[in-house]
Amino acid sequence: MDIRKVGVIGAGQMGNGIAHVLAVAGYEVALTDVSADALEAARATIGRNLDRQVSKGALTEDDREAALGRISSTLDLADLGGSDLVIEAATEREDVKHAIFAELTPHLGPETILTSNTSSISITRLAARTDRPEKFMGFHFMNPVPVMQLVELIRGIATDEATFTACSGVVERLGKTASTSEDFPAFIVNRILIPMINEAIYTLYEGVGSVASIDTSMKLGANHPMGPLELADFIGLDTCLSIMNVLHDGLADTKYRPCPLLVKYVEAGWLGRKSQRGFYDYRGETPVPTR
Ligand SMILES: CC(=O)CC(=O)SCCNC(=O)CCNC(=O)[C@H](O)C(C)(C)COP(=O)(O)OP(=O)(O)OC[C@H]1O[C@@H](n2cnc3c(N)ncnc32)[C@H](O)[C@@H]1OP(=O)(O)O
Ligand SMILES: NC(=O)C1=CN([C@@H]2O[C@H](COP(=O)(O)OP(=O)(O)OC[C@H]3O[C@@H](n4cnc5c(N)ncnc54)[C@H](OP(=O)(O)O)[C@@H]3O)[C@@H](O)[C@H]2O)C=CC1
Repeated sequence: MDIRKVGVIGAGQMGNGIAHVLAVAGYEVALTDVSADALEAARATIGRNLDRQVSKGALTEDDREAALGRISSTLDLADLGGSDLVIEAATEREDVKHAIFAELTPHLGPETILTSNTSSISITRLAARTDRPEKFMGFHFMNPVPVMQLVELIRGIATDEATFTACSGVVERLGKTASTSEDFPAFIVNRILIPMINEAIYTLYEGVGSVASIDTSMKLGANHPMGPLELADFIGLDTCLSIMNVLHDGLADTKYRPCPLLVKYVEAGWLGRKSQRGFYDYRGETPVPTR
């Protein structure tokens, strides 16, 4: 299938990155969100990240303008009706995703491929509630999207080969590398990464180390580019908690129980960088540990 127009749902940190890389690769992108402010902020972020690429010589000023020109913004899901492919990147809540697909699918042509950027939720379960389980799959980008090389591709039980081939072709055109995961909770990257982050939060909760000592230990002792608590703030603590809950519910093993301290931060609304506070406070010039 020839994919030219792509709809992206959710203009948060993942949605704006996905729109960015698609537009640079020449796709026409319609970006949608429930909030006009989120759409405006996404456009500004995309502009800034394109500027970075221009200043590094990775893109020309003309490429930047052309990419921005390929991205339209809308508050109306119906405007995604002409898409060949839709990538849903809204909040990591299953009820939100089901509601989006229920509202969207009546506007789509029968051939449109529907995908989710979910970090953890069952692709088979999401697909089963749509009118096109065979044309549905997981299309999981990593954060920050313009920088990270990997895309996980996840087939649901009903996904057909044409859908998988079309999505693999998009990954290739983006210049990224696909890995294939079976449809089990949190797939591959997050099955390994998020329990490691949760363990770092337990290490903090039990007083084994401070925020600074845990992050320094993993950066300098294991050569991770970010410490696990810095990375948790970067991903979003709400998203980390949702993923742990999916692992805990889906695999029924106490080793996946979310750390109570993670729950407390989310209940406080301290969601990490996106809310200016998490394991670090980002409101000043430099991030300050909150414990
Ligand atoms: C939760 C899920 O479902 C799955 C996930 O995504 S889990 C999260 C996965 N992501 C990670 O683990 C990220 C770990 N962190 C890193 O790899 C690095 O810290 C980082 C790439 C984010 C930043 O790297 P850094 O060396 O500290 O910063 P910096 O030197 O400023 O940036 C490196 C490059 O990325 C670019 N960059 C950084 N952030 C960017 C962004 N948000 N958008 C676009 N470009 C960006 C920079 O311009 C720079 O480009 P060049 O190499 O061309 O110079
Ligand atoms: N953060 C990460 O590192 C990664 C996240 N993901 C996945 O990507 C998805 C998005 O995550 P992320 O970008 O971090 O989250 P964000 O919180 O940054 O963005 C989510 C966006 O979706 C919007 N939204 C909520 N409900 C709807 C709706 N019904 N229709 C359209 N938009 C809606 C939110 O609006 P509002 O704020 O107004 O609610 C917000 O702008 C999740 O499924 C997450 O698991 C995948 C890879 C990495």
